[in-house]
Amino acid sequence: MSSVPLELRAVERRYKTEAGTLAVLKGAELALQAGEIVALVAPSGTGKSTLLHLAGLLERPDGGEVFVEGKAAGTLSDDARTAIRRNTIGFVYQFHHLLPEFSALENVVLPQLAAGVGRPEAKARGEELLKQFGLGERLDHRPGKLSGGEQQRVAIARALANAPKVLLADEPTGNLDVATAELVFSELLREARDRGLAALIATHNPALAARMDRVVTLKDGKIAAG
Ligand SMILES: Nc1ncnc2c1ncn2[C@@H]1O[C@H](COP(=O)(O)OP(=O)(O)OP(=O)(O)O)[C@@H](O)[C@H]1O
Repeated sequence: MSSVPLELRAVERRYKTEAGTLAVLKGAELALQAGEIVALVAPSGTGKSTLLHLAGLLERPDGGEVFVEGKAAGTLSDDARTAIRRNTIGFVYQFHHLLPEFSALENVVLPQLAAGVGRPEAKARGEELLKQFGLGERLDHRPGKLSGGEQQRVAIARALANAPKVLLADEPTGNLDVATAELVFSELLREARDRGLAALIATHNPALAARMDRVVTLKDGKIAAG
């Protein structure tokens, strides 16, 4: 039986603030099956980004455990976590986070090189992905020369470059106008579905959330049905 792509068990996260300790996550539980696209809709400040960062192994929880493809990540070294993140998880942020001094193509090639893919193969795959997103004529453009929608498409292509099993997105179209957001979101959804990814996508947009398979929210530091 294949393992669950992503699972959070009793995950806790606390931040130290000047006012004391802020408990943001207090036992969050979530399992994403392959091919399941889940919307995370919750008010600002409830911990959506925190949850996504923990799920993406960018940070470590203060309690509980994150499992990626059935493997507990908590006891792994930073290097081992980086390898999982690189090979298994794709991350899309609200602001593209592309490297400004590199072309669109290089931004999609670099994570593949880091994962050990040879340059010719990485380049071919990068071109194919960017063409899929309608950016075949924009391969050599730097991010600053691209529109907001184009930048986000490159960011999505980059997230998919290493053929992840899990896609995590934090307000991936939150920075775009309504029409562009709709287009880019549709492409993101199509790619996630075509690839059978397990996806967790934070959004403030109820119409976009309704197009996913299931909606969850954060209530008092725990995941609840949305
Ligand atoms: N590094 C940190 N240090 C201290 N407090 C933090 C830190 N990161 C987040 N917080 C606090 O934790 C809470 C949750 O933040 P988080 O960014 O996860 O919320 P969010 O639901 O993603 O919000 P938004 O929708 O506004 O992006 C907030 O009160 C925030 O101020």
